[in-house]
Amino acid sequence: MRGSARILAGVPVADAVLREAAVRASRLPAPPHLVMVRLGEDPASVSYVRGKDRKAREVGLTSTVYALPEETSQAELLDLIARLNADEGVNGILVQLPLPPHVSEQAVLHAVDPHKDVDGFHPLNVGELWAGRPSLRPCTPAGILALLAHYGLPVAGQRAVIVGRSHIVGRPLAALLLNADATVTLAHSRTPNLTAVTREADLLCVAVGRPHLVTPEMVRSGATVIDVGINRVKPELSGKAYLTGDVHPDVQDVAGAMTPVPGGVGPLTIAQLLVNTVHAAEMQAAGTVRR
Ligand SMILES: Nc1nc2c(c(=O)[nH]1)N[C@@H](CN(C=O)c1ccc(C(=O)N[C@@H](CCC(=O)O)C(=O)O)cc1)CN2
Repeated sequence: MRGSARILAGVPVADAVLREAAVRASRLPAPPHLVMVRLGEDPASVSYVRGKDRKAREVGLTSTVYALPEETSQAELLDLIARLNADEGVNGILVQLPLPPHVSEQAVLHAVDPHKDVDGFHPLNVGELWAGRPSLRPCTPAGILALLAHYGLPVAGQRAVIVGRSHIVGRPLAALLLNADATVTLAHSRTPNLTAVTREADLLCVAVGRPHLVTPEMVRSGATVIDVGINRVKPELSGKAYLTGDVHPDVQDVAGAMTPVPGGVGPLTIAQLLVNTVHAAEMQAAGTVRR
């Protein structure tokens, strides 16, 4: 058997998070209603939205998916979002990313009512997050915090290094870890001597989208390693495509704990989305936000 790292499996954590979401949803006057919009037929997006829809129904939410043609114009999409914002029967809105190039991601994400923004991507929620105030939090970073808490891994006082500065993972994860009292470094493709930086980490989170970017010599012995990469690799000559992370499997020989790919952070992304939807519905039912 390879390595000595403790394997941080995501599925049991996601199941626990989903059970709690189901209990909270059942206490509301009506099942929270999540609406997801996707454009085009990108196979990964189709599969992620299908997974979110299935899990939403399993935990007792109402879920509606708008699967729109890739050619849908930005104006048509903004018009749909405006209608969903105004619909009191809709608690959460998610637009699956990436969007086709003719649609501005910024225009679309800014159009979602921040109180229904279950992805936590609206600038108001981003600002609240960086200010350390309560907000709807991006799903993958919030899922990582849930995973660390579940396994009793410390965050406060830890030296955390994040590799990757995306708006979906790296940046919001930096804010969440900072809010949880970690000392945070956000590294990226222009960081000189990346190895020297990653070796500083007690907690190393990698979200770049490059298979096996992080190798054993880049990791301090005993560090906790969170692999957010989901890379579909097709062997050149033959064989089936498979999923692999941004972290080389040999890192298990060095790390103290490590998430697998698949079955690590991914399932938490979906679970956290449903928690956010329940949370949005709770706030709306309590009248703490305008409808
Ligand atoms: N609007 C959003 N778009 C995207 C987000 C997001 O949070 N909001 N994140 C990613 C994709 N994503 C969710 O949408 C996502 C990624 C991975 C998984 C997951 O469960 N992965 C599994 C492997 C699944 C597979 O076989 O491909 C795992 O890691 O075990 C769920 C959701 C980009 N877009």
